[in-house]
Amino acid sequence: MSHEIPVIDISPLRVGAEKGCAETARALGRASRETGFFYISGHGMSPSTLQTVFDASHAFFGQPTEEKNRLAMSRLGRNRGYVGLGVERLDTRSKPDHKEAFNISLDETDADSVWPDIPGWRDIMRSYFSTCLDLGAALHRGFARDLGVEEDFFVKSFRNPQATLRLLHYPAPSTSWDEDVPGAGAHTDYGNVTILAVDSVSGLQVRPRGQDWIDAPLIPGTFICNIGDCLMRWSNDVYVSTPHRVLRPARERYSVAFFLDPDDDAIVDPILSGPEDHPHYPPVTGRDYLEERLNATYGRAERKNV
Ligand SMILES: O=C(O)CCC(=O)C(=O)O
Ligand SMILES: [Fe+2]
Repeated sequence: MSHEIPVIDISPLRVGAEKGCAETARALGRASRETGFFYISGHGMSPSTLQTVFDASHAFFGQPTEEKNRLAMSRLGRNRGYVGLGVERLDTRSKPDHKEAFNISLDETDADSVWPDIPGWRDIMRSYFSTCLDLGAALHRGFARDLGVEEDFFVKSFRNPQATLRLLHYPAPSTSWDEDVPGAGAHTDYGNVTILAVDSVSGLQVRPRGQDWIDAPLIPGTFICNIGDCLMRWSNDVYVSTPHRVLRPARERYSVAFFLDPDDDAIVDPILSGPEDHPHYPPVTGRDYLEERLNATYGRAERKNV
């Protein structure tokens, strides 16, 4: 069913080729309105660079639990650090997720103590993080064009974005992993856009509006991207943030998700499509919006189910 989720070459948006940009923006807009998911090619990242990121992820998760817990999210503070197996429950109606994760946010003031003690690790992740920021900026130039605002409309709201790079590890299936325990329960993402890299094991499923779950198979050389709730709100529900999940995978699985959310003080005020349109939501700051969603995920309030 890969035809449900299109592959879009985003190179024109990265290099600013005028003619290609218009076409690419239209393709991005179509996918963002229909399924809210699309694959991107032409992203400029070499397979060997991506492999370095996965190798570093293997090195982190391969450490003893005690070492991983040294950097536990509960110690490092909100939304960064290690989250162990079964701690998170993305779908509150199902069992906790059978995955472990490590969240990274890029903060120049970070002390050494928030990074794993693995040679080269920090530089690999920082470099990948900044490549993802550039890709996110290119995607936003396309969204802006498609939504009928200036191409640089989003720039002022992404000067210091609340972005998170999240390494994920789903252990090998075993007899102790019951089938009704998800890898990642059904959920929607909170931010504007997510850029996902998956190693060699598929497993992501997507539920487009009014349809049943479909597989999002791996397409070598691409990233899987999806619209999050914040951009759905910002686009006044023109774009769709689509539920997705990871079931128990066939084999051990690694993925790396980059979540791009606007600046703390960005004003997320719905973009109207014309004089007749009316906003579905009041304006909210990026900080208030993300905080509300994270509080819900980590049990500080009830989160929205899908
Ligand atoms: O690991 C995956 O393929 C998806 C993970 C995901 O959807 C998430 O962390 O929000
Ligand atoms: Fe997700």
